[in-house]
Amino acid sequence: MPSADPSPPGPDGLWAAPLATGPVQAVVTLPGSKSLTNRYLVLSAHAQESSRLRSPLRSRDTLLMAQALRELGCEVGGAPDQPADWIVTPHTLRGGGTVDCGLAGNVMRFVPPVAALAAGPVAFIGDAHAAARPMSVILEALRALGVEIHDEGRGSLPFTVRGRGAVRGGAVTLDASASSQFVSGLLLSGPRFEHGLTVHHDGKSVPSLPHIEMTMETLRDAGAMVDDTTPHTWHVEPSEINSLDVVVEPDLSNAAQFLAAALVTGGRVRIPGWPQYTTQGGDALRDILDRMGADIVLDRDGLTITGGGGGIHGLDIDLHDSSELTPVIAALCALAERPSVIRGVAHIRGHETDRLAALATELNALGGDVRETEDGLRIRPRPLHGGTFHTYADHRMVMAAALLGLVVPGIHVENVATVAKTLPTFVDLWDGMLGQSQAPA
Ligand SMILES: O=C(O)C1=C[C@@H](OP(=O)(O)O)[C@@H](O)[C@H](O)C1
Ligand SMILES: C=C(OP(=O)(O)O)C(=O)O
Repeated sequence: MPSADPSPPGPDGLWAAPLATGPVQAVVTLPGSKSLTNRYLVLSAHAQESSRLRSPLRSRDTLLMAQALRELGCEVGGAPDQPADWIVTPHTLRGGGTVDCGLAGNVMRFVPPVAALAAGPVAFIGDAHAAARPMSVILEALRALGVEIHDEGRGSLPFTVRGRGAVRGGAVTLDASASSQFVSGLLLSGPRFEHGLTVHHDGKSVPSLPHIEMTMETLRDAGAMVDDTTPHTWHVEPSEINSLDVVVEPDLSNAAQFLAAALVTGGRVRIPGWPQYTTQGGDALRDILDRMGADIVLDRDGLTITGGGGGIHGLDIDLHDSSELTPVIAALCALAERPSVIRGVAHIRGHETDRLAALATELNALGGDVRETEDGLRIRPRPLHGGTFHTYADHRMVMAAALLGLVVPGIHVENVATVAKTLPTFVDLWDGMLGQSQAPA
């Protein structure tokens, strides 16, 4: 059975990914969705009265969002009767502050349109690598909607939004092929623009479309009138935003490595609270893992995945709609019985790091045979060996490495703490999963 010893990083800062010595059998309860928590936070900042977010995710990306909104004058704090919940109390948006985006795509794309509604300048800064993430499209779109932005021609972080307390809004055409978050970020503040907002996409196809559906649905839930019946076009009427009282769904993208652990070890993993209906792109895991050979059951107890039987199937898959799953799926493909192709994810070169380059480099360093293509990866399974797995400040590289470590001895993960971007409790959950597997039946 797998070692249940807790596995903190060693003195060298490397985390020894625990090896599974038997099938994983576990129930893993996951914290809330990053994408939903951050949308609810932004909408709550635009509401007339206080909102309550039940079971929000508290991770680096959502704490940065909460702090960004505080900087703009909102109150965000634990509920007196249930400190795990967040109460968000909106106030007139104010400038004068600085928003630290860290490396959070949500913060750098969702908050500038909020800041544009504040009176006064708001400075946006971020981690060193944040400046490499695409931003110019949304900055140009905001300018076209009447917002003054100073970026010294960089088109990236750092920049300053000089809000005037109101935004004209109207129609804007942009190319969202580098990130769906350009569309979501504008739409989330669109109801507060004087003329509302119509965003028309003109370019190669938009990635991560379920995330735009999530944006439209959360706007609808907050009482906004939205319309997406015209292809590549999203419209939101000017309106007030209702306060929210919402339970945040578990983060389904963060489920990837736990579910994949069942497939890799021939075990069984259940995630309670898996929604029957959701706009989260991570729900695609049900189909992906089914195609890779898992047995999947979704019922009122949650989602249960059983591996075993026929091993791990290689596959040819387009992850355009659920691109944040790529690192963990790539690791799984490296452990499969036949080669795989991952397509449709050229834009993840602009995620936390160039994920295609990072995955190819790190998997090949362990003896893998991975080739970057223009829009994805070709992965030929080969016996892997241990080594240091570099993570490039990318939480999902940690998750991918942990999965490999279940069956490849000697994987040492650099900067495991970076996983706190979306799942600060990752190591405890991972150890807990292996610990449950050890418990007598
Ligand atoms: O709107 C969101 O919350 C997100 C949209 C997606 O971004 P991209 O469209 O840039 O892939 C996704 O990958 C990211 O993790 C979260
Ligand atoms: C791409 C991701 O994050 P971000 O919201 O920073 O874009 C991710 O979580 O995989």
